[in-house]
Amino acid sequence: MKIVILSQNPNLYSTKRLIEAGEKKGHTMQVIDHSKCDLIIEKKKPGLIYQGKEITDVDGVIPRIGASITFYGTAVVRQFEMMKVFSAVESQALVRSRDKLRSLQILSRAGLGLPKTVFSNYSKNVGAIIEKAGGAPVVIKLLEGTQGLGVVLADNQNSAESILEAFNGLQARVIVQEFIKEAMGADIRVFVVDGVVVGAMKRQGKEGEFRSNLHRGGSADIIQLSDEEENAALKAAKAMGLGVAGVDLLQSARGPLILEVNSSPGLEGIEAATGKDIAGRIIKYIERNAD
Ligand SMILES: Nc1ncnc2c1ncn2[C@@H]1O[C@H](COP(=O)(O)OP(=O)(O)OP(=O)(O)O)[C@@H](O)[C@H]1O
Ligand SMILES: [Mg+2]
Ligand SMILES: [Mg+2]
Repeated sequence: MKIVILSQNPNLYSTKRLIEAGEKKGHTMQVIDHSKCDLIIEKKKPGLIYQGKEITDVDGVIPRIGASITFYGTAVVRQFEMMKVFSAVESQALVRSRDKLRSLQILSRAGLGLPKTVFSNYSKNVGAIIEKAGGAPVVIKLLEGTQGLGVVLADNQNSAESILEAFNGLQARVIVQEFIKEAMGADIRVFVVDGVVVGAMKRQGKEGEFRSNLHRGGSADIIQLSDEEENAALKAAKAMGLGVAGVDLLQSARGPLILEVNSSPGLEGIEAATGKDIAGRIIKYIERNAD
């Protein structure tokens, strides 16, 4: 099979592992930088040009689209879909997953546990917004943040109000969320491929840090999920329509709460923590669907 990886950097761990896993199974792997593709749209003849050549006869595509290039990246994925190429992540699901607010609305409709969250259109009445989220301490998050940047813990009502006012003044869109204290600075990343959990790790923030992101200095260990956690993660991936998903959840007193569902989850942390060949599972998913 010919499998394309959409990635802006062939030297990233995830990209390299996918190439390796695909080649090991005898596939032809090609890395295409989606930011450098031209799309040709005409009646019933969608085409794609990369480095001056028309890309044809592709069987499957694995999108690894960075958050800063969601618009163009998803257009490229959509073009492959129009060319009848199977994508490990559907373009629609990718767009959906990039909007924290829309994602929470979808997860809520699916009946999943979530930290109580409030979103408002730069409301002047910041006190009331914080109250609606259950009162301080609250977590305030930039809608378009990633890797834990733009996620702030406000300990008390006063600081919560001034943080919210500051973001509002900058016209930065944020959500205000109930702080889940029992999580104790840890979260769980569940890697789902094709409706099956293929790996799970617990990430613990460094000393004195409530954010568990590995990019913020957190550490990861393999974890055995409870049935409830496993079911929540599978349901979340399904509700988002993602064939490949990194579901983040918090362990709370009222059970697992979904934080977010990532559509280009990194492979390095999860393969290191679990010792599993997760890249190989993604290739298998393509094989099963591409013909
Ligand atoms: N409501 C909350 N209660 C307790 N801890 C939280 C809460 N929200 C976030 N955290 C902690 O902060 C971390 C970062 O939050 P979140 O995942 O929402 O941000 P992000 O910037 O989108 O990160 P990512 O890189 O995973 O996309 C979480 O992994 C979790 O450890
Ligand atoms: Mg995120
Ligand atoms: Mg996260």
